[in-house]
Amino acid sequence: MTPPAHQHPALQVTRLSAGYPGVLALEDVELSVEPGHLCALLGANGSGKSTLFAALLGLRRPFAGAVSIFGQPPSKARRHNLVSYLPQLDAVDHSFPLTVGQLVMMGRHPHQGITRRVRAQDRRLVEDALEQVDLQHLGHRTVGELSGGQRRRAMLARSIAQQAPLMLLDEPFAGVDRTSEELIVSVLHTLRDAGTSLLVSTHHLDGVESLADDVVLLHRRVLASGRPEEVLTEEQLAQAFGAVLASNPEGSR
Ligand SMILES: Nc1ncnc2c1ncn2[C@@H]1O[C@H](COP(=O)(O)OP(=O)(O)OP(=O)(O)O)[C@@H](O)[C@H]1O
Repeated sequence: MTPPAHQHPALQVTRLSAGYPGVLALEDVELSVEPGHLCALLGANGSGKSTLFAALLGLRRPFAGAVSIFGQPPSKARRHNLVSYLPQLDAVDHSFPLTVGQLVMMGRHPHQGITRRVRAQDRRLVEDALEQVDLQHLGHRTVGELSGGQRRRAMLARSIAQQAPLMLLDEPFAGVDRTSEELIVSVLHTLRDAGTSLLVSTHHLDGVESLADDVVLLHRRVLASGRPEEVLTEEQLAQAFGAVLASNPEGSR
C-alpha cells in the first residue's frame, strides 16, 4: 500500500508510556519522523530504545499514549506493509539453517499472500537488495557462515526487500566492522534519498551528525529532539549518557 503523500508524518508518537510489570521504561515520549527523513534514536543501553520499537510495532501495549504510522495504528500499518523492522542482534537466532537468499526472501512474505508464491519480481527484488548490501555473491551460503557484519547486512537486505515506506532499525551498526558500517550508512542514505522514512536506533555517538537528518535523545523520556547540531550538545549528551560519556568521550563504540 502506498502511503498518502504528505498527509501524515511517517511516524507520530504521542505521550507514550510503556514498560514491563513494575518497570516504567518509557515515560511521556513524543516524537515524529517526517516522510523521507532519517531520524536517529540515540540513547545509552537500557534507555528504552527496544521497548519503544516494540510499542511502535504494536508488540507491546503502551500503558498510555498513541502511535500512528502514516496515520494508521501499528497493527493496521503492519497489515498494510507500511512498516518494516530490523531487530536487535541478540533477538535473532542465526543457528537456523537458512540461506542468505531465503532470509532476504522473507522480506517478500507480506507481498506473497498465504500461498507464499514466489514471483519473478520477488526474485529480482531479493537480488537487488543483496546487491545493495554487497552480498550478491553469498546468496547460497547459510546465514551461520557469515561474519557479524555480513549477517547485519543480510538482515538489512531483508528489510529492504520488504519495500515498506517506514523502516525501523534497532542498532543496525551493532557488532559490525568499519567497512560494513560505512556500507550500511550509505545504503540508509540511498533509501532516504529515494523517499523512505527511517528511525534508526544507536548508542554510537560518533557519526550521528552525518548519519541523520534529525536526532531524538532518549533516556526513558525524550531529553531533546531536533536537528543534530541542536541536540548533540555536551550538556544534553551528558544527561543521556552520563557515566558512559565521562569515561569514554569519543563515544561508546
Ligand atoms: N522483559 C523485560 N522485563 C522487565 N524489564 C525489562 C524487560 N526488557 C527491558 N526491561 C527494562 O526496560 C528498560 C529499557 O530497556 P530497553 O531494552 O528498551 O533499552 P535499550 O535502550 O533498548 O537498551 P539495550 O540497547 O541495552 O537493549 C531497562 O531498564 C530494562 O532493564
